[in-house]
Amino acid sequence: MAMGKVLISGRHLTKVYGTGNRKKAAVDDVSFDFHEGEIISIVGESGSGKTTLAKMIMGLLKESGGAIEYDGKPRQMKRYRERKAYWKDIQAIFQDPFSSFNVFHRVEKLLVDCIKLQGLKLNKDEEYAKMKEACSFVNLKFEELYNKYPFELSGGQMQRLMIARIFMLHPKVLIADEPTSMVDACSRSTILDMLLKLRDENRMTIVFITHDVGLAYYVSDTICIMEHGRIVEAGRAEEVIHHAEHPYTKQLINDVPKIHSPWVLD
Ligand SMILES: Nc1ncnc2c1ncn2[C@@H]1O[C@H](COP(=O)(O)OP(=O)(O)OP(=O)(O)O)[C@@H](O)[C@H]1O
Repeated sequence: MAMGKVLISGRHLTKVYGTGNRKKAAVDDVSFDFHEGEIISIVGESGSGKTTLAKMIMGLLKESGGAIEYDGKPRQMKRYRERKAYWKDIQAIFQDPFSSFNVFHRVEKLLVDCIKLQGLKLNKDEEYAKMKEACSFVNLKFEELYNKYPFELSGGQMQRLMIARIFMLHPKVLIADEPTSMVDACSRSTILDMLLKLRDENRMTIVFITHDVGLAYYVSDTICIMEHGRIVEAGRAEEVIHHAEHPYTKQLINDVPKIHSPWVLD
């Protein structure tokens, strides 16, 4: 898949938590260029700084140092109007889909809210058609979800519903923070395939955050390996996996012994 222009870039991004001798750089001098229609995986162990970096890109955490450019211009987040415009273009899905939804709202309200967020004025039939289309994008039957509350759905259905919302909202950038952590292996590959579809059909830029280098290899164009707040290795997924240079990358790959070879059952 051909990538487009650089959409979002970070230069020397740093985030320091705490003060005095409890100061700790959770993200330490990180730079990147993410392109239109590119899936980038940020891979690292727990505590390596992935979520902190994601939150800075989202604009939910203020960077201690460095800068972010969006669409060729310095990102502006001071005014409400600027934040609103940025968050129209950049959306996130998180590990626990149940924490992202209002449990007192039925599924159709969650989807209608996406239509409202886009400022579309649709009649009931058009709304219904749009919700149906979004559900079928993620292989869900809207009729089966209608009138249901989030707690009546399985973890896998909820994860897919989150992706249906992304399909409706059409952001330019999606930050997916461990979006498959709550589902079984089968639903996991379905969700990864949906991310690939969002990239291919909508030219979305997707930042996929994971501790699993195998998943990253499956889904990414580009892999960035993070250790102790720094990107220690980055490049085309093939290159990083098959010609890893940094010892930490090699260690992560060795923890997935079957990544290079076909599975053989004893
Ligand atoms: N609000 C905070 N205050 C202080 N320290 C924090 C805060 N949030 C994160 N940290 C620390 O920053 C470091 C990076 O955390 P972060 O959540 O970004 O890592 P991560 O790679 O996303 O981990 P995980 O995979 O477990 O989510 C960790 O050492 C963490 O303890």
